[in-house]
Amino acid sequence: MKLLSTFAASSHDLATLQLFRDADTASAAALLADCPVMLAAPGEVVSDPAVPRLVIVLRGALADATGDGATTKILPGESTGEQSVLDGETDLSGLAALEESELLLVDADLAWRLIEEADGVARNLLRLLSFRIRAASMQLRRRQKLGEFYRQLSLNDGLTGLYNRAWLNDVLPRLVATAHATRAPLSLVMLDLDRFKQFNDHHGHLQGDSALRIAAHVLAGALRPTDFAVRYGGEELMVILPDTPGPVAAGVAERLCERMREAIVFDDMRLPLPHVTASFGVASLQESQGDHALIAAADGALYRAKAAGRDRVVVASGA
Ligand SMILES: Nc1nc2c(ncn2[C@@H]2O[C@H](COP(=O)(O)OP(=O)(O)OP(=O)(O)O)[C@@H](O)[C@H]2O)c(=O)[nH]1
Repeated sequence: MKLLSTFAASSHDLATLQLFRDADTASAAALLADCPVMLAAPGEVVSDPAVPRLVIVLRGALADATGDGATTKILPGESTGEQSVLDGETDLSGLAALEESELLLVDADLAWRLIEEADGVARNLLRLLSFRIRAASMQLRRRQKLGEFYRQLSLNDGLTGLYNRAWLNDVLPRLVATAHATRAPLSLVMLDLDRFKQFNDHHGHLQGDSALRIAAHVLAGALRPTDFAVRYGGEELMVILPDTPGPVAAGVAERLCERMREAIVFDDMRLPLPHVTASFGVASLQESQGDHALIAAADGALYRAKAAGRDRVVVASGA
């Protein structure tokens, strides 16, 4: 940076600077008289990691890289470095001129004298910091929401909206561990749409997708808030029923089987297509059984439901 003049010798008006708005500008001007006004070239780094100080933009613009990829633009009349003055910590973040800029540099000691001696500067500083805290927490909230949105997205199946396999791999072992620890029952229902290849072949893959969405809708609409519906694979879905013993789970599966049979899939012309049915396998957690064995038991029961003619419920032995 190149020294242009002192503040007293420059033509800049103190009243146009945010920190001195409605403040005692006469006292402030006297204190700032010998402060250097520097000229920064475009792209030039203006932060000094060794010196806590205020940097006030008189002309041009600065970019303040916050370290997480975001950049704040500091325009004429605005300042930066207030926090480093207040807590004595130097600001290591990259502050650079976006264009040719004139800057007023105010050392920490002098900044403190301004705060103490020039009426109104302390109030302006508090306002500024409060605005920045508010903006920072708003940004944080926005990022948290975005993070939660992407987390949900990664755990849900895009076609049906049900939980996906990644969710299952994470949650089922924990549900099984809790059920064992609390000696509470836990049941699992596997279901698979019947002759779905034939349905796809006759009506097209898009109608097949609609049928899958309707099957998911049937599940979501028939379960308690504490139950979970998962898309396990292609046309294979799963329902997890915590605190539910085998005979109750069998009843739930019968109800789902009936609702699936009654659900109607519409084609593009809003004409109803043949009903899609599903086969169901029910298993409930046995002593010292793990999550894989529980899934295998429900899958085995589902296989038997298919072999017995489909559109029915089979309960695993012991459930
Ligand atoms: N439309 C659509 N079809 C899918 C999707 N995922 C899997 N499928 C289809 O589901 C069909 C499953 O066929 P199969 O495993 O032979 O079973 P099935 O025809 O349902 O016969 P059964 O299970 O024995 O009653 C395949 O044609 C897959 O392409 C999907 O996301 N959308």
